[in-house]
Amino acid sequence: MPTEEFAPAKVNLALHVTGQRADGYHLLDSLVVFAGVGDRLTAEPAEGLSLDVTGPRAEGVPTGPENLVMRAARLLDPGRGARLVLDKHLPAAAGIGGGSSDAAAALRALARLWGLPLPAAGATAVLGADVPVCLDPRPRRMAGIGDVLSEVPPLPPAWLVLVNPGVPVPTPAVFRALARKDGTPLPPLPVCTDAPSLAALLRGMRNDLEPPARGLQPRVTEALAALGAQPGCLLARMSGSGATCFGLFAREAQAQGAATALALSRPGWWVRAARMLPGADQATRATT
Ligand SMILES: C[C@](O)(CO)[C@H](O)COP(=O)(O)OP(=O)(O)OC[C@H]1O[C@@H](n2ccc(N)nc2=O)[C@H](O)[C@@H]1O
Ligand SMILES: Nc1ncnc2c1ncn2[C@@H]1O[C@H](COP(=O)(O)OP(=O)(O)OP(=O)(O)O)[C@@H](O)[C@H]1O
Repeated sequence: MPTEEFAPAKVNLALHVTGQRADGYHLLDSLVVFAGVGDRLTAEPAEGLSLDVTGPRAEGVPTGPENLVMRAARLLDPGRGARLVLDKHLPAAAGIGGGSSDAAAALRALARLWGLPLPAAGATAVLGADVPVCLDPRPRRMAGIGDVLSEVPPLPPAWLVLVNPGVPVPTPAVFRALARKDGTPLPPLPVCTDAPSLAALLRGMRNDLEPPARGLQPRVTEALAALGAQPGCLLARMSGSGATCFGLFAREAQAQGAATALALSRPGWWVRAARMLPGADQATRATT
């Protein structure tokens, strides 16, 4: 029986850089959520380990042992086989954790297929700093280099419009261009009952990687301006190290309207409206 896992886009609603370790990695304090748009990973029993990459964003994604899905499989069990198919819908090197979310989905799918326990989140950081938070995709506060996770108060229902202006921004280059590495941590996170109060809270936070990314790639500034000009957009900000930016919306109709308008006016851009995925506790409440 094949097993399938959804690999949702990761969105950093806020990302403060609070320090730098001796090995060069940066210390972060970030509010991370996931969006209802992503890749799909299927795994079925097979003798050897193989990977096919399909889908609208497959071009340029490595298919060999360097793909994070293959590296995740080898981390879980260096000896076992499976036939893996990765259906790519997220742009790569885009600040929305595409490869990391794929790796986490592979760990979930293969743990089930092979009857193994999931590794501890911290142990998966060797695959990438975003993999631990993607292992159990729900709203989290992410600290350390990405390996220290904590719970956040319930977030309100909200919609995200994700916009990638079609230019890859390499994460190391953005960190290198960062002027100050001693930012303040996130303030305490209170309960927000609606999207406008979440936007107000986020306005008191920042993405410290946004200024260096804008310096390296002016299209980020263009994407932020285009999002911010959409009716109903409560906040526009860059995710991760860019270049994908998100707009926060209270209602689906506004988000869908903004996505349609942006896709029409910028045909080369990747634009998607998606629900901000709730935490497990909220999802349970919503279905009962
Ligand atoms: C910026 C974020 O997207 C925020 O969620 C992540 O921290 C990046 O996660 P990622 O893409 O999985 O990152 P990795 O593949 O582990 O690292 C890529 C490069 O980014 C830099 N890097 C990454 C994470 C971190 N905490 N400090 C860093 O300085 C390092 O130069 C590293 O070589
Ligand atoms: N499954 C995968 N999907 C996409 N890229 C992959 C994958 N595996 C390895 N890569 C390589 O990783 C690089 C980074 O891609 P990824 O989509 O993880 O972006 P990212 O911007 O680093 O994400 P973030 O910084 O938000 O974690 C790509 O340029 C690609 O060569």
